[in-house]
Amino acid sequence: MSLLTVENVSCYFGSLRAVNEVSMIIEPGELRAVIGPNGAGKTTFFNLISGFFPPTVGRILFDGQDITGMPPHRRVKMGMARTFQITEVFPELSVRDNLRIPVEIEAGYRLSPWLSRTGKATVRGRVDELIAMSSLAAKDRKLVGELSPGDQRTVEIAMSLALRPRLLLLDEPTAGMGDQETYDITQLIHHLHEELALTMVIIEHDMRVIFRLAQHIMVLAEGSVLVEGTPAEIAANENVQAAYLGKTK
Ligand SMILES: Nc1ncnc2c1ncn2[C@@H]1O[C@H](COP(=O)(O)OP(=O)(O)OP(=O)(O)O)[C@@H](O)[C@H]1O
Repeated sequence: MSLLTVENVSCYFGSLRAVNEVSMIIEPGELRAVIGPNGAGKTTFFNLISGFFPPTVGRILFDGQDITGMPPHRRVKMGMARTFQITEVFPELSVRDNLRIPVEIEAGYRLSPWLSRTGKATVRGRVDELIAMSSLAAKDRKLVGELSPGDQRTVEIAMSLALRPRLLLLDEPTAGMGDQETYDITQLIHHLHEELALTMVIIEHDMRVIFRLAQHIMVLAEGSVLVEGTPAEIAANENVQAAYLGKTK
């Protein structure tokens, strides 16, 4: 059974069709990219999947269950996590403390007034695991606000992993990054996909990132699917070149 099925969803803002009859099926373990020029509807499409807006028309199934009208926090509980174009971390807290928050939430400890010694050890162990997984060991005591944008993004991704997602939605994970940071984030995503078989959908502008990571790409333009295919098919498609590739770096 597919993990995510998006059936013919549309989202209208007044007369604007931000997303227009888009369908997508994601199998477990897949890494799918969504690309398209500015204003193509990519973020709106993510907002529909993660429940920030309901679709005007259409249906969304997660693990076979209809989640079309389900609020975001319940989707998170079902195993859907998301990162944003603008990194969402707590800059005044250390890397460890940023990670501890979702770890405690996932373990159900967040509402407890105090944690037992075993509980503390469990949380510490999971935080250690996430730090190792995302190669943050050398920076784990630093305040997140003092880290580079790439490291802050890494912390954000590690925070979403703390929730043990079955589907991770990444909205432009390398936005605003330099070359080295873009490479590092790409390697991290590649590693998560290969080692953990984590299912991901990724919106990305940087074609180097897309071509390194995705086996299958969906191109949106003006809210509709322009074309779908392998990186080689997308690179060779004249409509894509006209609508998108010609306009990017
Ligand atoms: N809440 C909203 N209310 C009204 N219009 C919106 C809203 N959100 C998005 N739009 C419009 O919907 C269209 C699609 O926007 P969206 O942000 O989804 O595109 P995008 O492909 O993610 O663009 P970018 O690459 O610039 O992030 C745009 O014309 C945008 O102005």
